[in-house]
Amino acid sequence: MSLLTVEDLVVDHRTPGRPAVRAVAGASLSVAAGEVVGLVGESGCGKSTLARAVCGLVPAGGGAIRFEGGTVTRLGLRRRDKALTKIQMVFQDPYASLNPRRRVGAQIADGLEIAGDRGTTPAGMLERVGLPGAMASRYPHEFSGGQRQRIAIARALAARPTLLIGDEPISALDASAQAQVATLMRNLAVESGAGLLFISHDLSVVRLIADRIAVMYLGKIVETGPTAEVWAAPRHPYTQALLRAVPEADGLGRLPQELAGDVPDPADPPPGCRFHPRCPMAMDVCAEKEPAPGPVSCWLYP
Ligand SMILES: Nc1ncnc2c1ncn2[C@@H]1O[C@H](COP(=O)(O)OP(=O)(O)OP(=O)(O)O)[C@@H](O)[C@H]1O
Repeated sequence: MSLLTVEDLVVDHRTPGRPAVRAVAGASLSVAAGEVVGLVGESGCGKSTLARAVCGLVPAGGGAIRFEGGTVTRLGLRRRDKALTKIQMVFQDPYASLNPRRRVGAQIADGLEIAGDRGTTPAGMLERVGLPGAMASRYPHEFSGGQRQRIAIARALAARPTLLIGDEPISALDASAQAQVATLMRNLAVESGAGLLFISHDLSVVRLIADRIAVMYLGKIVETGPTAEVWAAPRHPYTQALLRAVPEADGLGRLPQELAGDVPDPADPPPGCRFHPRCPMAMDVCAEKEPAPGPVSCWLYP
């Protein structure tokens, strides 16, 4: 059964004096318990906004977010806040999410308190993420970026979430720490039976840890499928282009091809298929009508 279902979600960012930016424009996605879904796409495609809406940090302007059988978007504030402690997020910048003035053990203890967990200690949680328990008395600045991200993961997991969301949790880390932290997140989420929505623009890491991939372009999910299938035979031209940009995706030493052009302004999206101005396979219909949503949302597969 699905743990999280996002249906036709719309999220607008409003800034006074400017046109609204529709960052999420009718996106659908699901995550099952114990499943790892990798959400990929270029910068500015709306991945963070989707994640923030799931956590209740930005309001949904349309569509529905269902979590553990309830519709989060329709709950009253208090019930929603309670439901949302079951969703924990790990952000890109661990500096921003950890309080620099509090010992890391105390911050992990906050998570344990949310879960009412008296049997686990902050030191025990640190050990689960591969750090010595004695480090609980230290402050965030005494750790490296990778270690801080492990602490953020420990704090998130301490709250016993059923859904863990990583919003670019590895982009600020050294290449050597990236795969380690991603794998750790995957293993701990799956061990505890939680679902993991892992947002990244690094497809090679997503390939390592995700059961399923969802590809987002300009506010919409354009392709979803099991990771191995999407990797071996990407169908949407956007997915194909993203994969061509991954170094040696085919193992043949081919040089990565950078994706040409930029993501258009979501305040003024192109008509028809949003990818058509950059698509090497665009046909007349692509500029006129939007393709239907589905496992692959593209006029090449009507
Ligand atoms: N608070 C905001 N106010 C106005 N526009 C915003 C706001 N946050 C995001 N946007 C715009 O919404 C669009 C989607 O941004 P979002 O951060 O969700 O994308 P993303 O795919 O997560 O990209 P990145 O990887 O760079 O974070 C972008 O055009 C962005 O400029």
